[in-house]
Amino acid sequence: MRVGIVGGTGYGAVELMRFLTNHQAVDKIYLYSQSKQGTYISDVYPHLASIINVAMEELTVDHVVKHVDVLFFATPPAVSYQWIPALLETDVKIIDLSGDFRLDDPAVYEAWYKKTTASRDYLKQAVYGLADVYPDKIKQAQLIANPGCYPTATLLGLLPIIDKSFIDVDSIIVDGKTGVSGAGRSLSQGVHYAEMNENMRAYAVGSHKHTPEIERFLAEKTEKSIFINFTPHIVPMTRGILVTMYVNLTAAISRDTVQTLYESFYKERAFVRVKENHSLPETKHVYGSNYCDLHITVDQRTNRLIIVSVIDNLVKGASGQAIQNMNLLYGLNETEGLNLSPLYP
Ligand SMILES: NC(=O)C1=CN([C@@H]2O[C@H](COP(=O)(O)OP(=O)(O)OC[C@H]3O[C@@H](n4cnc5c(N)ncnc54)[C@H](OP(=O)(O)O)[C@@H]3O)[C@@H](O)[C@H]2O)C=CC1
Ligand SMILES: CC(=O)N[C@@H](CCC(=O)OP(=O)(O)O)C(=O)O
Repeated sequence: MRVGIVGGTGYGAVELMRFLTNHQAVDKIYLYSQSKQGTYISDVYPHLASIINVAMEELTVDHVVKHVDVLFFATPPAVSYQWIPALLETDVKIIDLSGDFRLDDPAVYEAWYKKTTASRDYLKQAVYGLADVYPDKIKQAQLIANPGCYPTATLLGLLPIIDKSFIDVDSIIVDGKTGVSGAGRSLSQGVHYAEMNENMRAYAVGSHKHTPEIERFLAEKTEKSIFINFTPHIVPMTRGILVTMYVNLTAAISRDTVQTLYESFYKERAFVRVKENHSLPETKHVYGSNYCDLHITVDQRTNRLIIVSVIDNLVKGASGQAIQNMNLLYGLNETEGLNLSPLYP
């Protein structure tokens, strides 16, 4: 299989390379770059010397059609939507790590991203790539909208129970924390060392662009509008996302019942681990891997369900899930190339 990656100098791209250079079905990797055409990737990322010896090129549809079977966009918002309509006219399969095709209404995208995306006609051609929930739809797709990092951790935590009668869907509070690599490689004042070291902060309170993405897929499963409070926080570490979700219960239910429900929902999913009560998830338990660890608490005192979900933002939250989706697209074992155990310590 011949793979292309757009946005070659970014964190999502280099994480794709980490896995794809170990993927049995991948014969060739092409790298497309806006800023470093002609430069060898190992000159930008010296750790890749002797691992991938590829010079970055200019992205053109002709080059992709001639050389690539599956193309990953690891670019910021409002880039892929400019290219994907033309690519949909070809046989190339596309996996977009950006948010451009995750929503089904361009007006909603513009309201939350403050940017432009494709028209509805194109948006509806995308399949949402939450690999551990929609594997069958993904297998048939040409264009996959890879989920955002927070939505991945949140939806894996909520989708097993969102349509159950014991849940008050109007009470959902999602509290997320992310490492700094979630902001990408480009520097900005809020994320450099002196600003982040010994510090943490909430951001985009009441306005984070992942809110409508989470609400869209919760609503799709319950067939009613759902509004959540989602508050992200950035913390002084490189990788990791920890999301804690609070949901009011409308009926008494035991932890064992809910645990069994989650275990059954994910019983075929190699990368989702539903933890025992004594084993609270930590981001180091999934560091550098494609796992999502989930934990359930039923708080009888407040009559609330409390769900903790951890992922590596660059792996299950981006490039690992993107490769899991590629595996599904090509009928491969979905764990192919992703079987690295978490990095510990
Ligand atoms: N970081 C994370 O944890 C996650 C990121 N994502 C999403 O994945 C995508 C990539 O993120 P990430 O790798 O972290 O970001 P980075 O900023 O690290 O990399 C993005 C790359 O895109 C290219 N690029 C930047 N601006 C433009 C432009 N105007 N036109 C074309 N290419 C451009 C650059 O590469 P070059 O100059 O080489 O082309 C840049 O290095 C983003 O949409 C992000 O929101 C999703 C989930 C998690
Ligand atoms: C620390 C930080 O800035 N994190 C980013 C995560 C962005 C991301 O994951 O991008 P997608 O929208 O493509 O999913 C944020 O909160 O916007």
